[in-house]
Amino acid sequence: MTNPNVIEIENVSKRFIIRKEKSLKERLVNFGRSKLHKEDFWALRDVDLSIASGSTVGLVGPNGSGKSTLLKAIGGIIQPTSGTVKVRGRLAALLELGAGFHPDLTGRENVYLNASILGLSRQQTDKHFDAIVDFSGIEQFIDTQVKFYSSGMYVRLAFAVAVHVDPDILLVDEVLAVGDEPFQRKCMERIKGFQHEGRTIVLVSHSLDQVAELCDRAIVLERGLVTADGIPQEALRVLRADFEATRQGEIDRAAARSGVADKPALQAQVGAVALLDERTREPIGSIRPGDSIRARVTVSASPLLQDWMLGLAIDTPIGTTVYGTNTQLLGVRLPPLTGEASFDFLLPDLRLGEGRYTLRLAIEGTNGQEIHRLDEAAHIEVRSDGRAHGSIAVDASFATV
Ligand SMILES: Nc1ncnc2c1ncn2[C@@H]1O[C@H](COP(=O)(O)OP(=O)(O)OP(=O)(O)O)[C@@H](O)[C@H]1O
Repeated sequence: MTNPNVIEIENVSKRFIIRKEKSLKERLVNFGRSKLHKEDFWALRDVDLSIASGSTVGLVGPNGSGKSTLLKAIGGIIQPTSGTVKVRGRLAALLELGAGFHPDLTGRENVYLNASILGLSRQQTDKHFDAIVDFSGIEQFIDTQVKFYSSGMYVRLAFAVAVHVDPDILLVDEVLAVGDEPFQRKCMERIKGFQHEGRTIVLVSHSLDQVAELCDRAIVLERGLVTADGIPQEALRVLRADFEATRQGEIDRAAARSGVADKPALQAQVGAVALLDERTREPIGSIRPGDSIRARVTVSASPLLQDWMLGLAIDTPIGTTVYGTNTQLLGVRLPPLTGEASFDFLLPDLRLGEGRYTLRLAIEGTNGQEIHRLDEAAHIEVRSDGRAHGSIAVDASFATV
């Protein structure tokens, strides 16, 4: 049976009005009536989502893509321009820095104020007060006005309140990142505790590894639109590919500006990549940890490719590189190439853990400039005996001392 939805977002769009300085020409045409002109900006466009009770959802995307706006719409801090947001259950939110705190009140007074906004009576807050202060670790400053708090102290107290009000739904924006490392770890443990208790968590994060580790679903927002939604591995793959396209676009634009773009179109390409058994030279399906394989790479070049190297990387499904090398690092100087040729990377004793890995290949100049890259050149499926997990395979055993 699937869990009921506790958050329903239907067709939500959010428009902000941005005021921009007019150019001198515009001001002259308008007889200087106003220095500003207004422009509509859609921070969210037709977002349709349902979030099931007990799920942990990561909202990811580039800067300015609408993540915080969506979280604020769920938290009821902002109203959508069109569409509806329905939330069932008690909601605690850690949104922007200082939100929900009054700067002139002390930490103690803010705990009571904040908890009452989140639906706790004075007696209930009394009961949790010591635990809140204890969790925050800022006991020494609890009777200081919060306007004198550092951003980390703010977040410590706000998170402590949020997790002690018994919420069904917890919304967490990137603000946690301003806490120091031990506090962030403590927050993560608490969030994991919430997960086990079946509470619903929606978090905004730029740490894709954290989303992959913590969340059972990732939603990618780009320019206010949902561009991917699913299990983190797949959604994050879409996001990383887009980041890569943006990066490449920036490189191309920079090259165009500096005139380097006048070079001939793609001079060389990585073509087919085949994974072969080291001994039999037959194509392989899956391997076991410690097997030896050959990655046979076909490169074509026209007119002439010289001073070049070939690179290979093995990535996990979320794009973390577990191994990478290139011919230069291996001490091999590749000969000039015209036409097509194949090369083998020999990968003996490949001690990868169970899972599906992606092979990435690139042709680069010996000066490091990328000429062509194939991101999903091939996949390596590793099946282990199930005695461990993780990306490396270790022949571990156990002994009592
Ligand atoms: N109150 C506002 N008035 C005008 N524009 C706003 C307002 N709040 C947000 N925006 C704009 O909406 C867009 C989305 O902002 P939002 O904070 O949701 O992005 P984000 O994905 O959380 O970004 P980041 O990763 O940088 O935190 C941005 O272009 C931002 O400038």
